[in-house]
Amino acid sequence: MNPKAIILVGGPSRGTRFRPLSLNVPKPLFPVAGKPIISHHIAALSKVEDLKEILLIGFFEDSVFSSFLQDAAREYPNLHIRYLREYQSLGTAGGLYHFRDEILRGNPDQVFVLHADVACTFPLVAMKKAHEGHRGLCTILGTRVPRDSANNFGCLVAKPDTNEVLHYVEKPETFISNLISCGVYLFDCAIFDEIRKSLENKKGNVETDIYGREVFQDGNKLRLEQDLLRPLAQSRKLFVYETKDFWRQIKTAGSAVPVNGLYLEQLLQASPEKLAKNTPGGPEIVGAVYIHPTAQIDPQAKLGPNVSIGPNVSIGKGARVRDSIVLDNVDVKQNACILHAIIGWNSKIGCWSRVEGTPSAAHNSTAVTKSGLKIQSITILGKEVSVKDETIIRNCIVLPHKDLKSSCENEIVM
Ligand SMILES: Nc1nc2c(ncn2[C@@H]2O[C@H](COP(=O)(O)OP(=O)(O)O[C@H]3O[C@H](CO)[C@@H](O)[C@H](O)[C@@H]3O)[C@@H](O)[C@H]2O)c(=O)[nH]1
Repeated sequence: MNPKAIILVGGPSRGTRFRPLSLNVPKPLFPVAGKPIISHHIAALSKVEDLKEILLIGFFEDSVFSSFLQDAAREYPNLHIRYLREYQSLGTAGGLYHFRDEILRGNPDQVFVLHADVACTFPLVAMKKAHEGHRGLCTILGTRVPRDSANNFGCLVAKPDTNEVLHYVEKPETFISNLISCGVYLFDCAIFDEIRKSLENKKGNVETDIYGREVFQDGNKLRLEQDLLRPLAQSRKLFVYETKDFWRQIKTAGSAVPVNGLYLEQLLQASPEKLAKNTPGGPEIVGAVYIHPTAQIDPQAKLGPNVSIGPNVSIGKGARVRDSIVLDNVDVKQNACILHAIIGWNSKIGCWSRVEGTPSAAHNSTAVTKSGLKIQSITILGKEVSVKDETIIRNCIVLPHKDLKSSCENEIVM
């Protein structure tokens, strides 16, 4: 077996719900639990036997991933990781088809496809084992979600004894099943024949662009879900592998905080040496906390649980941080309190001030306002925001470069 992997990283226009943080970093590179979102995907892929190549496919500028790729090459010398750029958004299967020659180079027999905007334990080795035990062309990672949120996802109806998928419906209007697609797939390479068939079915919609490439008239997109998975289920070639571990989507900026907590908990179980510990004369650490080695934490500060502290951050005496991500070069002055928040790069949090949100709502929630009011959620400060001493910022989203001189609540500060 000689599998390859693809991570669908999307492109800049898709990061809008991730604002204001996506103004400064593309969503796939936003740090959770101390490393970029897609590093968690790569760490899981690195454990798949014989997997040597990972292709990131998206429509960001080439330069966006250059330094990430250099770091990844150092960390995983045995993996060949590259970025392939779509000339425009081609849809979730359009890039697979467009770059089929690159993907099939070296004759892989299987391809993992992972959405960049999901977080889970990526049980890829177990998925592969399950895949090799049936006659399907694709195994899809599935999970159970609450009934009222199921129709935000691709829904699956499967035979309980064989895991063969009988129906696949993308974001159905009425309830079909609470077993949903996690956006993680393993395909046999024969899938490219199915994509070809799917293209032929769309024949009337296919035309050739000025470079001789096939494009589709309906928004120039080939959709993995509707154009491929649905027919695969109809022809009984789709199977599901259900995970009982955690799974989350990362759509809004606020969703990064619970995801940070889940990855930190995982790290606490698997590699506690990578996390902060209580030491004599050191700050008080509660639960899973990641502190970058260059950060300066006052011994009288208290951090955790669910906290990630980025490079060159300074946390002052008596400060309290929990359920939060503090990004690079932030200066937190003494006795400040940060709860359920993301603090953007180079921000300054004054003495005795509070920056706080509320725990993120259901994991499928992507709305920021309801009836014109800001929904209770994580507070987010964009890059270079300054919060004056003794100020309270509660349940707000603050755009970059703002100087907050008085308290605010339930606002989007533009
Ligand atoms: N390269 C590339 N990537 C894309 C494109 N469009 C989307 N993506 C990437 O594909 C993933 C899916 O994005 P969406 O199209 O926004 O779909 P969704 O609403 O998240 O729903 C999908 O994922 C759910 C699981 O998170 C599934 O449940 C659902 O069925 C569906 O597959 C994301 O990682 C996104 O960056 C594209 O044109 N090109």
